[in-house]
Amino acid sequence: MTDSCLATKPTRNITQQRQQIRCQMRAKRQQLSAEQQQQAAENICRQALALIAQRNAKTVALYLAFNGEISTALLIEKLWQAGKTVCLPRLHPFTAGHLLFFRYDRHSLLQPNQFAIPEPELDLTRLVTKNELEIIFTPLVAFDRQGNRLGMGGGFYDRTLQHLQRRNTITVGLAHQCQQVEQLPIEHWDVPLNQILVG
Ligand SMILES: Nc1nc2c(c(=O)[nH]1)N(C=O)[C@@H](CNc1ccc(C(=O)N[C@@H](CCC(=O)O)C(=O)O)cc1)CN2
Ligand SMILES: Nc1ncnc2c1ncn2[C@@H]1O[C@H](COP(=O)(O)OP(=O)(O)OP(=O)(O)O)[C@@H](O)[C@H]1O
Repeated sequence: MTDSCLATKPTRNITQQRQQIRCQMRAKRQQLSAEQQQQAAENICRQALALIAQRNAKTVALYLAFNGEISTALLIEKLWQAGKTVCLPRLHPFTAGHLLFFRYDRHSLLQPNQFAIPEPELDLTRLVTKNELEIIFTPLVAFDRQGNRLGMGGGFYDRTLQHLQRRNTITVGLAHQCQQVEQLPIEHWDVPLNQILVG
């Protein structure tokens, strides 16, 4: 924990509690060594490939890591080699707080978004609808054993997952072990993940 995450008052509301967990967990994962990050990425790659094979999934959404998130670079490379369709999120150009997913291959051009995360170009010929995604792998800041997920605070994945609850897409968080908490303070819009892979 960093001192800057310490609360000044003993009782805090849910929003403040969530903000404090975000702050602590972001600090924790950024302190992981290069070796720990590498090991986590390899562990996640192995588990994710097994899950994709088990589900016989062809089209999956991933993310490009930033801020100490588990790297997906190795996994993406393996999926390309296996002929899978890999998609990445892009912030919606008009509808604030929403994501669009685009096919991502070796030749795709990426451009940094407002958070400096590289994202695919707005090329509608490469747009993949949420219903076409068989597995959505999400980044997260913290998780608990019930599958609750806390993200960066933009509500982007909550809005994405909201419409998938009655569909076949499975939602899988990718996390470092140090991101687990006993129980997350949840809000009514939070959508629990189907599964969380821990690296
Ligand atoms: N790798 C990755 N890609 C992703 C996400 C993610 O969590 N990880 N997102 C998941 O939703 C979306 C981006 N959401 C984000 C939300 C907030 C911040 C962030 O850095 N917020 C700053 C404030 C920055 C500002 O306001 O300009 C902060 O909290 O300090 C970054 C990404 C889409 N792509
Ligand atoms: N399904 C939704 N519809 C409308 N607003 C939503 C929805 N989900 C979340 N929000 C809004 O988004 C904001 C951020 O939500 P939250 O703190 O849960 O984000 P997060 O899960 O940490 O971020 P992310 O999903 O981007 O990683 C909240 O103010 C919330 O009201």
